[in-house]
Amino acid sequence: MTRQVRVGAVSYLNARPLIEELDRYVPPWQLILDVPSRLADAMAAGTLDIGLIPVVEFLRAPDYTFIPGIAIASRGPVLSVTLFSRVKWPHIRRVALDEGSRTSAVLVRVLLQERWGVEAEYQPLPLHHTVEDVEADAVLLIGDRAMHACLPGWPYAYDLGTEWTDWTGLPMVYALWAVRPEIPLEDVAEPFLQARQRGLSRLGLIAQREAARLHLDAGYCRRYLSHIIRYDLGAWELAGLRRFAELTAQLGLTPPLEERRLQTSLPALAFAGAAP
Ligand SMILES: C=C(O[C@@H]1C=C(C(=O)O)C=C[C@H]1O)C(=O)O
Repeated sequence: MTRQVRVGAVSYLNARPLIEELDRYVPPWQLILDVPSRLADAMAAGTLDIGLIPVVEFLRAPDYTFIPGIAIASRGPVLSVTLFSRVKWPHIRRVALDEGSRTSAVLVRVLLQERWGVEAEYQPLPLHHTVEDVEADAVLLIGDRAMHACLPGWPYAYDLGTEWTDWTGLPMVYALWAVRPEIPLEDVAEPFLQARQRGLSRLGLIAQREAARLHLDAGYCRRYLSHIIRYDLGAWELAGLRRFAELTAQLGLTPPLEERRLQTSLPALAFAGAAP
């Protein structure tokens, strides 16, 4: 491709290994960092060509393809998607949702309605608002904001990765590299996979540097990137994604997922992205 590819990536720590080495493999390109919800809006507006967007927005946009084999996912705890609550799950009635999120915002609804049978009211928590302003029973925080939060006045801190996997037995997929239909997937998939592999070989360096920037413990960041966040979209993650899509479609939050959307037309890459 000759024109500059506009790539949008999540500005949180968890995306770092996917973008760290991108400019080595994807010339010429322009990288924009933002919160997931704004990346999804930019993709929809056509101001981005490729975006690391909330998976629920991929489910809502029938013409996007995606880079096979890459995701931001967890198998069990995720540490950076937390529902802080003043009460236990069955008593939650009002929830404030981090405006940066789309997938986890929907995951809260899925868990409340389908697992706990709770019909709650939802309100946005704007990005610049602090949790002190929140009057709701529970508040969802994601990304770096969640990693910093302690919220001593909120007795419950539910890790939504744990909650999902305990309930379904499956991984949770939060985000993937969605590609707009004008961009030929065969031109861009390989460089993104190579950049992911190289990024994953530098987790120690990324953790050390980002810990200093974010004022987090370096060992904690290292464990988060090495053992908590999963960067592959293998058969098991796809099973988690299908289950999530079934539930969101059941609640009318996404259209039904057509299986062909998960099939890649790039056979050589289907294997490259398989789970270990
Ligand atoms: C695990 C995370 O995944 C993020 C959660 C997203 C969402 O809830 O919409 C979107 C992109 C991911 O980067 C996180 O940021 O903590």
